[in-house]
Amino acid sequence: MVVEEGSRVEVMEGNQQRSEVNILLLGARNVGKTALTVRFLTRRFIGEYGAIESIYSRVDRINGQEICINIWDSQQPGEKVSSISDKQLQWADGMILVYNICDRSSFSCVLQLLQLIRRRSRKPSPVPVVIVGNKRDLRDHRRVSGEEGRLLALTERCGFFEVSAAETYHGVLLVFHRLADLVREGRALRKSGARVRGIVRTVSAVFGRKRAE
Ligand SMILES: Nc1nc2c(ncn2[C@@H]2O[C@H](COP(=O)(O)OP(=O)(O)OP(=O)(O)O)[C@@H](O)[C@H]2O)c(=O)[nH]1
Repeated sequence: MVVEEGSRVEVMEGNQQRSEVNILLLGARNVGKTALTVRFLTRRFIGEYGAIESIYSRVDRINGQEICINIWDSQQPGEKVSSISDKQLQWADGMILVYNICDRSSFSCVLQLLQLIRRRSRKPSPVPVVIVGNKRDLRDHRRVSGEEGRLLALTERCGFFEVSAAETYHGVLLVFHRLADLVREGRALRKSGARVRGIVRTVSAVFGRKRAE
């Protein structure tokens, strides 16, 4: 098995390719980051989760391609959102920013996180982000409307979903798969952009030489 570091593509037996996508989950405390991660990994909702920050992996087939999704379920110490490390920012290919639809302050947290990510990211192109309003099953206690979430996502050029980790697996699956798709689309665009730039460089080098002769 060969692992190509830069593009994170594994060439497996039979020349099949498996790409890797690193997804970082961020959001205020108790919004359901672990619940979403566990739902995606096990299809189950357990209810209470230990406070262990970890990276988990799951291999899926999306649009016919095998893809290894690594998930970093971050822990927020207190209400502060300034605790994203450079390591996390560097590691992530895509991010899921979670808020609780019954908790306005967790929604404000998402905007702060977005600003923080844009300010501190050292990556050449913006990392795809999906905003998730969780705990949809508690709609009677809703404090953030779906329109507000959608508008924020639209203005910040992010994906958007409202889900309930407690109620359904399918909605959660869609979140992770959509983000994995966005990451792969971004990679494909960068790759074709680099190819075009290569051709332009070659053509200008040839014409430059001809003119000099
Ligand atoms: N009703 C309801 N409760 C949920 C849902 N998702 C998570 N919870 C509950 O919300 C609480 C917090 O969930 P966690 O997944 O631990 O939240 P977290 O964001 O990982 O929390 P921290 O690790 O402290 O940052 C738990 O009691 C969960 O059972 C949901 O969709 N609906």
